[in-house]
Amino acid sequence: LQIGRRDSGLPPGPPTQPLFGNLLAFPKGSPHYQFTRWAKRYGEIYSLKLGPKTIIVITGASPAKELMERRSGSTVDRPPLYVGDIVVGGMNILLARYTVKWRMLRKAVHAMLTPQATLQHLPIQQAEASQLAFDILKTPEAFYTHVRRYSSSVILSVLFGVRSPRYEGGRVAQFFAMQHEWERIVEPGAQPPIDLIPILKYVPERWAPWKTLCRKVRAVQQELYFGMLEECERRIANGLRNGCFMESLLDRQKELALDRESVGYLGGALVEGGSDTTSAFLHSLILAMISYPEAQKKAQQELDSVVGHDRIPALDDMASLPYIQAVIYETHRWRPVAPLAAPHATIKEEFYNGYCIPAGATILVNTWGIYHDENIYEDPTKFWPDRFIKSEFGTRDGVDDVDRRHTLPFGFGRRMCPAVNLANNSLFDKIKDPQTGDPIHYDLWDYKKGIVTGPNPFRCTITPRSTRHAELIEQAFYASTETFLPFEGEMSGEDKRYAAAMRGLSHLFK
Ligand code: HEM
Repeated sequence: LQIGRRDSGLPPGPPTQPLFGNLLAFPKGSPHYQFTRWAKRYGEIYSLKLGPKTIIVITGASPAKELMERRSGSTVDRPPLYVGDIVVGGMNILLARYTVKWRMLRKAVHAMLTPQATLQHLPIQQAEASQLAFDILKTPEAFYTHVRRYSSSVILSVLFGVRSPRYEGGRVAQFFAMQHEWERIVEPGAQPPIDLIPILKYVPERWAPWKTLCRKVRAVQQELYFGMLEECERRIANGLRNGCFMESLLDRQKELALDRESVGYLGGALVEGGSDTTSAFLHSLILAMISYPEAQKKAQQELDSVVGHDRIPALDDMASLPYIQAVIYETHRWRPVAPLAAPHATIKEEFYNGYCIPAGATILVNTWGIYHDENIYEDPTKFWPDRFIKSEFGTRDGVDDVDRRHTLPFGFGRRMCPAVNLANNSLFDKIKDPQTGDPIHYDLWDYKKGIVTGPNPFRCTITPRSTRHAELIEQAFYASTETFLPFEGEMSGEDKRYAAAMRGLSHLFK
């Protein structure tokens, strides 16, 4: 029996079983942990067989650079994903195969997320960061959902031009509930292997819970994304533009040859790409700050000495805040939000180090494993930003780090995250806030499963360091009202009342 067997020429890997290959040993959740254990045994490039299919797992910066960057033209594809197709019908830029359609979507995104274009969105990002600090000041116990509101509201404002001033009852809670189910649907190994055993497609829904899940997620996505698109179209028709991404996309729809469905799904995929990633990162950051109080103290000292106590830090301060920058790098290293990035696939046969990688193989880059290799990083499970002060990429003395880059957590080659600049601005905008958490010990491993991963809800106390800090936070929030207003016209009546009450203007909405 050939099926399931590792062909000669493939990189090594765990022993296979006839027909199944490594299918039965394939982890059902958080596969990056098992992939990292296998990497210790089989090296920085190894292979897995799932029936007739081949998966290549890369856990080293050098093979990642060579295969995913230098030979990106050959590794740019995505593997077929049946569950993804039935939810989004090939319309999602993240899951799209290497087609003319993907190239058009990617071109549209690039034009609007250049570093220059991203600067245009900075005021609303900063205003949203001021609400996050204000929310945490007023109801610190709800910090977890405040962070989610923040990350989603930034993305919804930037993309669709409508902000979300509250979490519960608004769009954000509905989005996150759907998004976590969606991320579970597409996580490698989480669903039955329908792409391997196509007959599973015909199992009746009562025995195939994944079908119900897919239907539910599709319905919520359509309601959310096309509802917001309609609002945007209405705003343009009424002459009330606010410079959001979807307005430019609608203006350029013909030139980019995108139909309305593609436009709605592109906006939706960007909301998906931007919300949970940013909030998962910030949750990990808070977890790190409360579990490693010495790092928190150093960050505060740096802010005090560079920014002082009379103003809120600005993005321009970043160049003078090397420790804060190291905290951001270390959070990405310690808890990469996409520990396996997103699966790539080969378009043609590639040879690497004497191995043959066939056309159509899936490639998973184990970012988690790369960042937790003790030969490269001293004490890798420890959150220790100083490693990025000691050496540019945080590696041990003497490690050759020519193949490393700071944007590694954002993926690879032509599929690399198109929103690196926008994301980094959002991350910095939150990190700068001068607040503090309790030094208590937490379960540092209670992370949710899915293609994007972040800590499950945890509790901590966050208090302002002085009344002066609290005043600055309040002032910054009230001063942001003007920036918020163009993004509030299309909000629901309840959202408008909520925003007015926050600003002490409830009487205007009687
Ligand atoms: C902490 C923040 C973020 C991280 C760590 C992150 C990480 C990633 C990673 C690892 C990938 C897969 C790359 C690959 O396949 O090699 C990706 C793709 C993508 N990201 Fe992000 N991302 C972040 C924020 C955002 C934001 C804010 C947006 C949108 C506004 C976004 C939109 C996308 C899109 C559309 C793709 C698919 C690209 C394609 O397949 O062509 N991401 N991101």
